[in-house]
Amino acid sequence: MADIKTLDALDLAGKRVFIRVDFNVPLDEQGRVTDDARIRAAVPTIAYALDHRAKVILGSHLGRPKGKPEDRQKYTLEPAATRLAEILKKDVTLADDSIGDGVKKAVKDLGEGEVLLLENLRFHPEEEKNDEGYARELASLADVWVNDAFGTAHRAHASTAGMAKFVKEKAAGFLIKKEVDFLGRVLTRPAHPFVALLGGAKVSDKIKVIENLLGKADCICIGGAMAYTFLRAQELEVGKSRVEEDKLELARQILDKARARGVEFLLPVDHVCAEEPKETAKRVVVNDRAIPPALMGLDIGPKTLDVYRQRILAAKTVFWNGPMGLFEQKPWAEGTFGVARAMADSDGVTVVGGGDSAAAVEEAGLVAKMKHVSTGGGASLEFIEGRVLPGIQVLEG
Ligand SMILES: Nc1ncnc2c1ncn2[C@@H]1O[C@H](COP(=O)(O)OP(=O)(O)OP(=O)(O)O)[C@@H](O)[C@H]1O
Ligand SMILES: O=C(O)[C@H](O)COP(=O)(O)O
Repeated sequence: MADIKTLDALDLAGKRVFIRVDFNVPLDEQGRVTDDARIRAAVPTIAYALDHRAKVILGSHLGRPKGKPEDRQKYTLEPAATRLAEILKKDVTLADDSIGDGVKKAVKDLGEGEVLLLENLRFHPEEEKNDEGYARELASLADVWVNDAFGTAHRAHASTAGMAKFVKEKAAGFLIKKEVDFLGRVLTRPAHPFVALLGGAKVSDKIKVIENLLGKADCICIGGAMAYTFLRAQELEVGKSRVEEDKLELARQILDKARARGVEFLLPVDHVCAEEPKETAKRVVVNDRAIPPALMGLDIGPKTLDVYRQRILAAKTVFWNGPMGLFEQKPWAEGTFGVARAMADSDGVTVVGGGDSAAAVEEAGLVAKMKHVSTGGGASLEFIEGRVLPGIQVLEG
């Protein structure tokens, strides 16, 4: 990110500063924020702008509203406004829309050091279409555009990319800078040994990540349901475990490539299984690489966890994305939390890709023990795939 400036390079005093944040946070039935990590992660940028006498306009999406009337209630940013106000200990005004006369007036009335949060940008379908007219209208509200929405940087939408060319000045926020620094370090100059742990449901979601990491990591440890596709590709029985039959050939190719490049590619050597994926099902530890016909693998076994833990502790760089098992249910969560604990015990550069693995680290109370926990799910994966993210690309030059 050498030629991308951050907002501290600009004079913000008295200016209308539009900060694109990612307040796409989980809510409970009562509409309360259940995980405010993304809101807290945006605070350094917001606080800096406020301290430097900016008039702060925040824009975000929440969920994927489809234009139904009830969506207004379900996807309002009100819970995020409430939480942000508690964190900042100051008023956060929620506009009733993101464009239009009411919003223009609210911006006109905004004083230095005050915050206005626009209503969910995706209430306008033009946002996701990266519509030029909508981008221009958003841009007309501001003098400066700051992108700090790392979680949405892989989307080329009006507020994440389109507006950039219609504002006088633009800059990255501190969160985007931190994300790009850590994830970039993993990709371009990892200290070796570099160990990557990849889990989650499907091989198909992680192919490009695996392929890119094959050229960089010394060791790749596989867990989660995708491990069974790899084991099956080696002609092992995996019982009733989830297998992507149409990806077996691809899994074989990945195994061959790893061998050819001398990358250690580790698969589970034992498993925690059950007859069905239920919390109440009988927990069976299978002390073998193969799984009997009546059982399905739901977590990596204790021996596997021990091997992965040793690799993590010996590494200087560790990147982890994707749970090691069906961790939402307690009987199958030990592998995922065990990996999180091993990373917490490591002295290396430990980076957790967003999504489920970040949620597990948060649940385990280990966030502070990691060097970096990404706020991006899809965005961090695309970054690690080696792709250029549109929301970051427009900040260049
Ligand atoms: N052995 C397994 N059997 C069934 N489900 C599993 C198994 N291992 C992992 N899962 C499930 O896979 C899901 C996570 O898969 P996914 O590929 O979406 O991971 P991710 O990349 O971390 O997610 P995100 O997209 O949120 O970043 C979790 O709900 C987890 O419970
Ligand atoms: O949660 C995310 O990954 C981002 O906020 C992007 O959301 P989206 O997948 O709905 O575009």
